[in-house]
Amino acid sequence: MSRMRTPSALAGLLLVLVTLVLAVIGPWLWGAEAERFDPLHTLQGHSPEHPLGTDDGGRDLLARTLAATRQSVWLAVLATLITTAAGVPLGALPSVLGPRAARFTSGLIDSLVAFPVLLLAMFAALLAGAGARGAVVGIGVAAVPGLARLTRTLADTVAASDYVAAARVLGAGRSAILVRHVLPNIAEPLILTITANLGYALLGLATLSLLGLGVQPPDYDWGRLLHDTLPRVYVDPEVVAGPALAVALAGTGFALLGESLARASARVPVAPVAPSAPSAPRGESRTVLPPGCGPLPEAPEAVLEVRDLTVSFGGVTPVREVSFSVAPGELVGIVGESGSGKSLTALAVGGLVPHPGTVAGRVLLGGRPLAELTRRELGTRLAMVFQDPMAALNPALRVGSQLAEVATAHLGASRGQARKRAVERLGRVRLPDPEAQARRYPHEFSGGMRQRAVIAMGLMGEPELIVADEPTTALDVTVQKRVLELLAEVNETTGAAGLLISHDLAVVSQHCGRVLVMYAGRIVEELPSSELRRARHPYTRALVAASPDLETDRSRPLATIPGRQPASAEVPAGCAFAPRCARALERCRTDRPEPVDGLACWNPETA
Ligand SMILES: Nc1ncnc2c1ncn2[C@@H]1O[C@H](COP(=O)(O)OP(=O)(O)OP(=O)(O)O)[C@@H](O)[C@H]1O
Repeated sequence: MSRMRTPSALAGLLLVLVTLVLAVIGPWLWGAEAERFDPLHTLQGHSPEHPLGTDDGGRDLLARTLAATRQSVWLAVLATLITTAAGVPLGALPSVLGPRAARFTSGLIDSLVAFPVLLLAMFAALLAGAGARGAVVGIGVAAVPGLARLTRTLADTVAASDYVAAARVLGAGRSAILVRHVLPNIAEPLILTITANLGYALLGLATLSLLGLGVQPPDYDWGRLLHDTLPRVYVDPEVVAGPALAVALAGTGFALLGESLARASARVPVAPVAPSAPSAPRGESRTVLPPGCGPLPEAPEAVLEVRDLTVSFGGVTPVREVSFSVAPGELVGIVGESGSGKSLTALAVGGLVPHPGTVAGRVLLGGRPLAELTRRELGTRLAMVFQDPMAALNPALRVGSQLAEVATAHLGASRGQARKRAVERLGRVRLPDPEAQARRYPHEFSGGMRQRAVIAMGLMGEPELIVADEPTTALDVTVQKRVLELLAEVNETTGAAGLLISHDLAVVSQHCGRVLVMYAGRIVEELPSSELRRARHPYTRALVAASPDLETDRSRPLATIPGRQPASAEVPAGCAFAPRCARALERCRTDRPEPVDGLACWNPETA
C-alpha cells in the first residue's frame, strides 16, 4: 500500500473525508441558516456577513453550499447503488448461465456498452419521472453497462483460473463457484471501481440539476445551487464559486481515491475500459461426449479407460484418437514435447476441456462414462493436481476451509467433521502442524506446501484416480522431489491410480511403472518405464537421448531432436515424426502407422 502514499491518493482521501464529514454535519450546523429568508438582502454579492453572497430569497449561499453536501452525496450514493445492484449481477451472469444464455447475456452487455451513455441516462430518467428521482435513476442506469462489462471481464479471468477448474472437478455447482470463488476474488477491484463511480455520479447529478433536470425547489443540491446562481456569474462570480468548487472537489476526490486504490492494488483499470472482445461463455461441462458413450470398457477392472479420445478446436485437432487405460494402483506417465497434447488429454479426463473445445471418444472412470457421473461422484472419485498450486487454490479462502468445503459439499459431512478431515489430510501430506496450517491463507504457504495442500484437497474424497499435470514445474528441484515422492506414496498407500503428465522423462521413469509417449496429439509408444532405454520408437529414443541423467557425460553437448513438432493444424499425412526421423521410410511419409502392441512405427529400432 506504499503506492497509496502518492500526492493524488492523499488528496483524494482528504477530499473524500472532508466531503463525508460535511455530509454528516452540514445540515445540522448550517441547515437553519441556509433556509432563513431575508427579503432585505436578496441577490447580494460578497459581504462580511455573506462571504459568497445571497440568493433571491436572501439566503446565505455559503451555508446553502455546505448544507447541500448531504443531499448531493446521498443522491450520488443512491445512483451508485442502482449501478452496482444492476451492473454486478448482470456482469456475473455469464459465469453461471449455460453456454447459450451466457453468450446472449454477454452480447447484451456489449450492445449496452455501445449504446450512447447520454441517451441511456435520458431514457431511464424519462421513465423514472422528472426531478431528483429521474436524475438518480438516469445516472445510475447509465453506468450499468460499464460496470457489467468490467464484472464480466474480471469474472471470466477468475473463472478461467486453475482453482475454479479444481473446484469444478471437485463437483462445485455454478452458483457455488460464483459465490465462493468468483465474487470474493473480484470484490476488491469492484469496490474500487464503485468508489470512483461515486465521483462520476456526483458530477453527473450536478450536471443534470444545473440543466434544471435534477433536484427541484424547494430541495437543493450543488447542481441546483449552480442552476440558480449561474445567471449572475458575470456580475457576482463569487456566488457560483461555492457550489462549483464543492462539485469539482468532491467529484474529483472520489474519482482520485478510487483510481489511486485501484492503482495501488494493481488489479484492474477503474477508468472506463475499451470494449473487450465478447468473452467465451462458460458452460457447465465443456466436454461433449457422444451420446451413450458406448458399452462397458474392454478392461473392466481399469480405473480409467480412454478410447479414441479426440479433442478439437474448430478445424484444429490437438489430440487425436488417443487410447489408454490405467489400472487400480497403477502410476502411468505421459511424456512428450511441449504442445504434444498431454495437458489437453489430462483436461479431457477431468471433463475440463476449455470452451470451445469439443471432445469425442470415450472416457470411462471406474467403468462409467464421464458424462454420466454426477458432480459429487466426479468430485470424490477423481482428484486433479495442476501445475501452479497458487493458481489452484482460492486466494481469498483459508486452506482449511477450502479443503473442508469438499467434504461438506460432497460427502455430506458436518462442518466439524469436514474440518477434522481437512486437518487430518493436511497431516497426511506431511505438512507440519496441520492444525495451524489449516488456518492459513494460500499466500502464507511456500510453493511446495501449496502443492501438498492441493494434493490434500484431492484426498478429501477417496479418489480412485489422481491426475497430476506437471505438478512440480513451478517448484524448485528439492521440493519437486518431495512432492513427487508424496504423490507416489499416496498412490501406494491409498491404492489410487495416478496419471502423471510431465515433459521430464527422468521424473516419469523414476515414479511411473508405465509411460505413454505422445507426439503431435497421438500416443506413438506405450512401454514400461524400465524399457525406456530400449524403446522401439525413434521418437522415444530421441527423447531419452535428449534427457540428461546422472550417467550423462556432461563434457559433451546434450543430444537434441532436430526440427520441430508440427503444429496441430499442419500434421502431415503419414507419421507426424517422419520429417525429423533418421529411420523414416518412404511409407512413413504417406501412411500413418496405427499402434500395434503399444507401438506406432513402420520402422522401429531393433536393438
Ligand atoms: N484452449 C485451446 N484452444 C486452442 N488450442 C489449444 C488450446 N489448448 C491447447 N491448444 C493446443 O493444443 C496443443 C496441445 O496443447 P497441450 O497444452 O495439451 O500440450 P502439452 O503437451 O501439454 O504442452 P506443454 O508441455 O507445453 O504443456 C497445442 O498446440 C496448443 O496450441
